[in-house]
Amino acid sequence: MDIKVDHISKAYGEQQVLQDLSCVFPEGKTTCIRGRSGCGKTTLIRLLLRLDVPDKGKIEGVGDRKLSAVFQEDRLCENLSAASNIRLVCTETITDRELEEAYKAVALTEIWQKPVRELSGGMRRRVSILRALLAESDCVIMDEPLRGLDEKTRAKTIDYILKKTEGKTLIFVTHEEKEAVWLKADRTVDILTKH
Ligand SMILES: Nc1ncnc2c1ncn2[C@@H]1O[C@H](COP(=O)(O)OP(=O)(O)OP(=O)(O)O)[C@@H](O)[C@H]1O
Repeated sequence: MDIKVDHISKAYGEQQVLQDLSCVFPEGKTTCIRGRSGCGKTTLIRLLLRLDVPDKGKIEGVGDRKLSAVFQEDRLCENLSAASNIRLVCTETITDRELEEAYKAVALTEIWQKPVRELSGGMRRRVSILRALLAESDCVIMDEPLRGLDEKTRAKTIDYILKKTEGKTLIFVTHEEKEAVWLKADRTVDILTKH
């Protein structure tokens, strides 16, 4: 089922962030959300994830789906290992071998037993990406997931994102034109502002 955003508006106090926005995220396709800093990309993501509600308009197609997400913050359990963080959200058992393959695919090595608080920022990013990709879901929503990663690691991680989201709906917020190209996005949603 496509996700349909129908004439939504959202304000925080006096500040109108989204105004009469309509767009479609087609089923099984990749859509990039772009726009200048502060234009409301994360606000839209929060509405899609139903963490907040629009003031006006409606969003269809998110109600009874399995969504997984990467937020701008890692939102990991600090004292647990990467494997434990990932296994916490997986309904099916993930073997050590499958986890090793996933780590390798995003160039994560030698992190096995460490609590994630001891990992670098870029490593933690990739753990949160793996968590969203390995969780059971039919729609993956990512808010600037590759921020802080070097170009080679970004390219490798995008390859794995594409592999793991094949046939799923992928919604990906990025500032980087290059990332949209690497993702071979089927469409883009540009959030425009008056400023
Ligand atoms: N909970 C909140 N309360 C008040 N204002 C908020 C809240 N969340 C976001 N805003 C404001 O809404 C505007 C849009 O924020 P949002 O995080 O959606 O932008 P963004 O496009 O994701 O920005 P960036 O690219 O910098 O991450 C900003 O001006 C922000 O200060």
